[in-house]
Amino acid sequence: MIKLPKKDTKGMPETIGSSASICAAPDTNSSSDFSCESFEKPLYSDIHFGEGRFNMINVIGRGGYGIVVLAEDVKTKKRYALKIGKPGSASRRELAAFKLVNGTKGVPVLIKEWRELGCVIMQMQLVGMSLSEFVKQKGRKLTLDEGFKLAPMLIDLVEAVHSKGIIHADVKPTNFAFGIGSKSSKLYILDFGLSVTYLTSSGKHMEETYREANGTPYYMSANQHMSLWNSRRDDLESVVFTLMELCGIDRRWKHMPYPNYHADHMVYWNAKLGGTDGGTICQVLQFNNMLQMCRTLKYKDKPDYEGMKRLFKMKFSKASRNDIKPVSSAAVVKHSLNIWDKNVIMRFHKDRTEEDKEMYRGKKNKEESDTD
Ligand SMILES: Nc1ncnc2c1ncn2[C@@H]1O[C@H](COP(=O)(O)OP(=O)(O)OP(=O)(O)O)[C@@H](O)[C@H]1O
Repeated sequence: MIKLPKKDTKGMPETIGSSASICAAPDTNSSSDFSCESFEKPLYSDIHFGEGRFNMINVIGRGGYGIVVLAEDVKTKKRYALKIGKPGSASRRELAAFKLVNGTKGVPVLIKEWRELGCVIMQMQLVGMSLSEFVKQKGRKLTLDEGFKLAPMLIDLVEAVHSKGIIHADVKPTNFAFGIGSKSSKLYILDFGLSVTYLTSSGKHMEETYREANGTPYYMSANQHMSLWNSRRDDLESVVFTLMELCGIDRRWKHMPYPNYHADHMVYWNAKLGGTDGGTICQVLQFNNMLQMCRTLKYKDKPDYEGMKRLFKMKFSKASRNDIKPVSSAAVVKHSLNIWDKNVIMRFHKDRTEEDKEMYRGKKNKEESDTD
């Protein structure tokens, strides 16, 4: 199954695959045609967000697995991001991955997590503008010099995640974001919703195995289209595709239809290998070299992160010494969707699974019988 709840971010690629997985097979139970009409009262009113500890300010992100809201602690007035994951195993697995990488440099701090009505709520350090929003704000794609400055930062972040035994598995421009305030030139890596481990319980590298094609098609490595369980090389291949997108370098699969079936993935796979004409993927030497470095790696090989970063060490021309950082540190306000209203939560709950519905009903019945 390669179906997803649709995102309403027009023109943005969608994540495919049904769930995150830390070590188990992907979940196939994450979407349903459940309608909120069957609830006796709208569920948004049931979520208390930490028993009133927070004031909700805005929805700042919406993805396949839930919504992210900007919230203010009523006592301290500090602002946080609360990720509210749809009930189900995907959110639990995301949380498990997040806990493993928590405290790693470049990962927003996970402050607290709790559950309400089966939803996993994660209170995180607030970050700002994502790389794709950054490019939009500039009004142009990055220059190659800018891309080369950014590359080592992305490689460092991916390496930091790998150092915790985790493959990110969904590396793309929207999953990197700048910090806010004094941290506005610092880059963070977000969203462990599809993350998997590459280590066994004894700390050894897993053997090569297969899983459902998982990730965001434009940025997936060629191997991911072949349903090979991700390893470190795949995240780095996605870094190359991320950089190509940010620098406006055309990719031959950019206009291909969204892949739904194995055969579609084969078409992507072929394009990502260079196509039948044997053409190179990218004319920019540095990006092409990094791609080749990824592709010469065997499944279990540790990537040469330093060697990859060295590809981008070069003198930058004075004219393009624009810092790789947002012009406004109030970025987070800019990227708010400004749609924090009951409809957002209603839509969110529409996606609840039959299992969740049952769980909710069970809980309600129990509460009712307790009060009898
Ligand atoms: N800590 C944070 N601070 C500020 N904004 C955040 C934070 N975490 C996530 N976001 C915003 O919310 C968006 C969605 O978050 P995230 O990618 O974690 O959700 P998702 O449901 O897994 O999304 P997708 O389906 O796109 O993978 C991000 O693109 C980002 O804009």
